[in-house]
Amino acid sequence: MIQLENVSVRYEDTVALHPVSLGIHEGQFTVLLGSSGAGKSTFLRCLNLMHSRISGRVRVSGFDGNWNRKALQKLRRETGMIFQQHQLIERQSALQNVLMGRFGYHSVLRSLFPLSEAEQKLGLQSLKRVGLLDKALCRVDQLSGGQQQRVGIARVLAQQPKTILADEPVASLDPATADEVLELLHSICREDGISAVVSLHQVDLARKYADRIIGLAGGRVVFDGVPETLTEAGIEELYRNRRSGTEASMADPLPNFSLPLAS
Ligand SMILES: Nc1ncnc2c1ncn2[C@@H]1O[C@H](COP(=O)(O)OP(=O)(O)OP(=O)(O)O)[C@@H](O)[C@H]1O
Repeated sequence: MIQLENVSVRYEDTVALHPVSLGIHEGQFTVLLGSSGAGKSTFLRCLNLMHSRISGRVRVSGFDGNWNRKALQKLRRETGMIFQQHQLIERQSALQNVLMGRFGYHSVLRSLFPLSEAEQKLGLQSLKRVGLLDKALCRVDQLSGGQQQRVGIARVLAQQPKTILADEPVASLDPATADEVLELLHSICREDGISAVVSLHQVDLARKYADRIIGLAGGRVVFDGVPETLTEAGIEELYRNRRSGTEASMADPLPNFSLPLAS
């Protein structure tokens, strides 16, 4: 269980996340839904304290709330992250990328040496679960976008996390591949009892896979419930802020930056 108590994030003149108090429940597949700039990435990064600008309190089961370096290291080891742009090392093989999921368990020095046989086996098993065992030795830049995201999932699996945080994991994929990748992530989390918090902007995918949807707009939680209770009016509210924001900014006068002219 991750409990946010009055958590907010502010940049100089932007409130990226207004104060929010809610709990993320174990074993659930929670989807953060909202348009671009709604605060989804900010919210996600609060859940494993990746933000330096958090106000409020974050409590996580198994931790006493004293977020010293050791506790943060343990939290990040137990929390796997998946990103939209995969964050893979392109010139390395799928297996080498997957084994990076183990680095949180070792010192930097130890990570320079080959990992144990048991860890290499875990890496191969992780690739097998995402259907890419036959690509284990391929460089990841020779894989398709969907395959690369599967490698990202396998890397997280090798980490043996309690929680997975996925930031727009299927935003760069075509609709059919996006559905396949999300289905894979969903079924793995179900089988292993992993809690997942996944940010998406596709309403249909959120409805299909979420146990719970948290809707964000303008840095505020404007919906929190099971997919069946997200109405058309609720969806309209989620995306209305973005439209009015765009219209307002188009009407604003352009700032004068006094940039030098190109020679
Ligand atoms: N480093 C930063 N400095 C200033 N403002 C920021 C910074 N990072 C994010 N913001 C602002 O905080 C708000 C929320 O951003 P965030 O990235 O969390 O949204 P998002 O819903 O994840 O968007 P997207 O789907 O486009 O990734 C936005 O207004 C954004 O401009």
